[in-house]
Amino acid sequence: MNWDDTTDTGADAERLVGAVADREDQAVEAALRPKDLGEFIGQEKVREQLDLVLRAARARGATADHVLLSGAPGLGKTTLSMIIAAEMGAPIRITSGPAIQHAGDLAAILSSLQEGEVLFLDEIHRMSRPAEEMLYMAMEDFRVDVIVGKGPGATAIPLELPPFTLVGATTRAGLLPPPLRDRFGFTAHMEFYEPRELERVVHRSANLLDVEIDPAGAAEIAGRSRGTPRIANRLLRRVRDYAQVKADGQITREIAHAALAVYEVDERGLDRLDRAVLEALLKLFGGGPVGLSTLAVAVGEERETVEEVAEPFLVREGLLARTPRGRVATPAAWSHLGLTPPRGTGPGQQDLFGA
Ligand SMILES: Nc1ncnc2c1ncn2[C@@H]1O[C@H](COP(=O)(O)OP(=O)(O)OP(=O)(O)O)[C@@H](O)[C@H]1O
Repeated sequence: MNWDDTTDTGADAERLVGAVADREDQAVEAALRPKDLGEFIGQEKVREQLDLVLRAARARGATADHVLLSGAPGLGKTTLSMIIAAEMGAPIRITSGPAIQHAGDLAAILSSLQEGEVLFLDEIHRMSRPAEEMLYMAMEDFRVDVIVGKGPGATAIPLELPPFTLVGATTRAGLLPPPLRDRFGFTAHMEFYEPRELERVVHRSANLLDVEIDPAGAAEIAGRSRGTPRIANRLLRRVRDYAQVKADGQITREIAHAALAVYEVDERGLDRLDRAVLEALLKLFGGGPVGLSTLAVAVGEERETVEEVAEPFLVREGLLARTPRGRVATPAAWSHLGLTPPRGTGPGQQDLFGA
């Protein structure tokens, strides 16, 4: 289990600091998406490599190689796929793994693609097996076999496809079947963003939304955005609301600080749920080790919510460790909540405290 398991969890989508897009995000994100590689902030290596791949394809007058983008939700995979299409001067078709349950669904999409079109397949790891097998052939030979009829009388009719570029997106590249992974000419892993990069994201979005923000205000929002542009943009919108209602609309450090205190997002981007888990672990169980089920009961949440929604970020931040004996708070967790660890740490904590 790691950070990317938040993808399928409904509870995450309801949080202000959840990385999965909610309805409001979907409505406003189109306006905030960078349109070309030059506008795309951060991910230097991915940008540089992709730039080469696309330039070379353009110079050859060829369709770009298939591209696999992996990384957590909200890091810009959809945005990059649109940029790939724009840079190639090609149209884009957007669909997702869960929307393609039958091979026939995929055949219908593939057979209607134009030459050079970009097909963006989000959550490619969630496609059905028969569709996946059809995709292998389509990616490699630009051909699919459409099965007509059933049982012994079924026949395969080959269908030629125009060359196209598949851009697959996944939160779990490691779990893709190797035959699928191997058919991508270029694979890019997207990392979480540095606070400095997120500051640029916040400034850029504030500009597009016509919101005045000073550098300290942008830094305050960036630092709480959990390395994720989508969260940075969402926090910016909430802080903007606060600035409009409680002040003159301009975002400063004080305004951002006060607004995010109202929304219970702390300096490190932890929300109420994250802090409840840490507090229970520290105050009720002396920092652990404690079993997941016990911890979940203590915070009044489902086991899955604690494990899949709260823990991945706490682990990534180095505040909580999952050990064979149970969950353990790190020294950083004690200092983050302003508490002092008890003398003589528990057996599961010895490594973490260097005891
Ligand atoms: N590098 C970036 N520079 C500026 N803005 C960005 C960048 N990456 C993402 N964003 C912004 O973050 C928002 C979310 O990005 P996007 O939808 O591309 O993420 P995603 O990885 O496809 O998420 P999901 O996996 O949930 O589909 C977009 O509105 C976009 O404006």
